[in-house]
Amino acid sequence: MTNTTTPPTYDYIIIGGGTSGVPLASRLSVLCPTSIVLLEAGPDQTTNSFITNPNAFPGLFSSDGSARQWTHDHSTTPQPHCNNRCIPNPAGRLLSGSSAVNVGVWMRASATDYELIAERAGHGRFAFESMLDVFKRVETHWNKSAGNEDWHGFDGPVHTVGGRKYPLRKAVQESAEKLGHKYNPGATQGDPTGLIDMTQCFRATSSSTSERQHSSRVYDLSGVSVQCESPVARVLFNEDKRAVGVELIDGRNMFARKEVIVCCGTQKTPQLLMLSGVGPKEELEKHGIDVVHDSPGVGQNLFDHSSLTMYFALKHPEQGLALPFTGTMKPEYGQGMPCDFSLFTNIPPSTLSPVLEADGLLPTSNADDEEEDIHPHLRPKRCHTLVFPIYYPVLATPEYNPTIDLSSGTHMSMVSLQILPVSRGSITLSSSSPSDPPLIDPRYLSTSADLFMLRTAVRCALNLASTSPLSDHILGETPPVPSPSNANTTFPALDANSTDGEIDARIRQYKGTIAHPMGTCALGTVLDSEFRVNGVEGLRVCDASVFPEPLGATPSATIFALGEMCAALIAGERGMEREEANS
Ligand SMILES: Cc1cc2nc3c(=O)[nH]c(=O)nc-3n(C[C@H](O)[C@H](O)[C@H](O)COP(=O)(O)OP(=O)(O)OC[C@H]3O[C@@H](n4cnc5c(N)ncnc54)[C@H](O)[C@@H]3O)c2cc1C
Repeated sequence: MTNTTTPPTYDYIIIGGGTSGVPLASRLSVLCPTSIVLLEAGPDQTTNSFITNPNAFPGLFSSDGSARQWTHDHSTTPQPHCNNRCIPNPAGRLLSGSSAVNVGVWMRASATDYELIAERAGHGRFAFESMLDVFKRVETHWNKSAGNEDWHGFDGPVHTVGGRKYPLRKAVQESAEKLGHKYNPGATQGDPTGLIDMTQCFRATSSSTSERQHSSRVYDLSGVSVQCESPVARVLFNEDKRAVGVELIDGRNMFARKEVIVCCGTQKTPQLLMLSGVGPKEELEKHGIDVVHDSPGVGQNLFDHSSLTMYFALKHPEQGLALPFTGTMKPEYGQGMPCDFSLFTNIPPSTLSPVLEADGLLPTSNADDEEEDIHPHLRPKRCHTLVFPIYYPVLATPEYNPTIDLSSGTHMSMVSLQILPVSRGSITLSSSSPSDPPLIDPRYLSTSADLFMLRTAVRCALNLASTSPLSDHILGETPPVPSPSNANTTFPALDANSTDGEIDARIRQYKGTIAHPMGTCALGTVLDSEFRVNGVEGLRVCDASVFPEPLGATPSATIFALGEMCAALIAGERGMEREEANS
């Protein structure tokens, strides 16, 4: 008997129900009620307390973490500049995507970063002044101080928390100020340089608890057909290179009358595009994939924020200066990560230029050079490094050093980040099967400038820990102990007097990432300025892969905003279509 079932058809198919896909689907369903299906590879755990309770985070990624089932393992290929290590880089694999498993740090980058993205994308909508409206629409900000209404939203879906004051707050601030880092209360207004208040996208639910604001928890999906456990294998095109539907891994097909929008994240979006025939021709031919459109930029331009975490033993754990804050616990400490500040720094051009020059990244000096010839890293008000002083040994394991006690307040940590990488890597295919992971090669630290910037971030943390009054509370850094992968190497404790060689050795063996990969389907090359994939019809991309340039801040606040922006662009076109039809 012939199967006469007609495959389901929708106006819009959105692939990937993550940080960007959910706001996009939700906002589109409100702006132009229409038939929309949201296809998510992972399950729906929207109300699972492991996900909704931000304090369950350490359990998500512990070695026996029961929630590993909810993450994609995007470990890199061996990284030559990091002692050939394969560096873990997880991403959410469930409805809400990485917003369901992240740390929730909520920030904006410098206006210069958005200006560069706008230039590369070829449209002013990505400039800070234009993004500001979208940022405001997304959030309900915790800080209602006078004057903040110009800069923050107070009735958006994503609630934030902040303003907790921990016992070491004053010491961290005074030490940072002695080192020349000023407290910056206006950090979200386009220049984050300095010490800024920690804000997280959690909603206070009582005086001592909060709830994660992951995308499917806070956006209304009632107007969307949400289908979880539905990984997509490829986008289907007709002979006019128009995206007309998708094939799922389980063999089902679905069709789109208007558009297909891919929101699968930095690693999976370029893989899906390539499996569908859109990507570098040679790469597709290598795997026997029919070329729909030769798009050399797909999977290229991969960059990420590199991190090094150090743990500092406290002199007097009994004083309750770190989690569990014995004797000093205040109810609100239960509402978020134990951290008062993020510390953003700009490396001045006089220091950074020679390093970029050594990498051959600066144009040779010429008196006639126009301003645009300046390397983007040298533009004013960009921040190259970020440090989080956290009153808890975040992600420390017994293998790193068994003396780090997670439960009795013996240690705090400093997470140092290089947030404007110049190295660029790639995502390529390991095979033509959608079930095989892609090859992820960020080429971490493949420029001396990247190593220099990460070392500068590490020095910033070491200087902070070595400056009074914070140093009065610190015994010293607790270095890693030899492990099977570095059995013959001992790593001395680091401090402000450590040599570059000692810091670099630590970086090469322990540099990680806090999972902010971006850039592999960039606006301005792979995409036009309305997120449309160049060279084909009816296909857009909207997620962390669209950044043409690094964003010097944790990215999710911006990614939520991009989802909203993309929905408004699509809905605007629908409005124009209707006007044309009526005229
Ligand atoms: C552990 C961790 C901590 C982080 N901490 C922070 C932080 O504190 N602050 C911050 O700003 N950022 C943080 N980030 C980064 C931030 O969360 C991500 O940059 C952002 O969420 C990425 O959004 P996205 O929409 O690009 O992808 P995602 O949110 O990852 O969504 C992609 C979705 O697509 C789905 N998908 C993939 N392939 C397919 C397919 N073939 N078919 C169907 N569905 C598919 C995935 O399952 C996933 O749900 C963190 C990330 C992680 C992993």
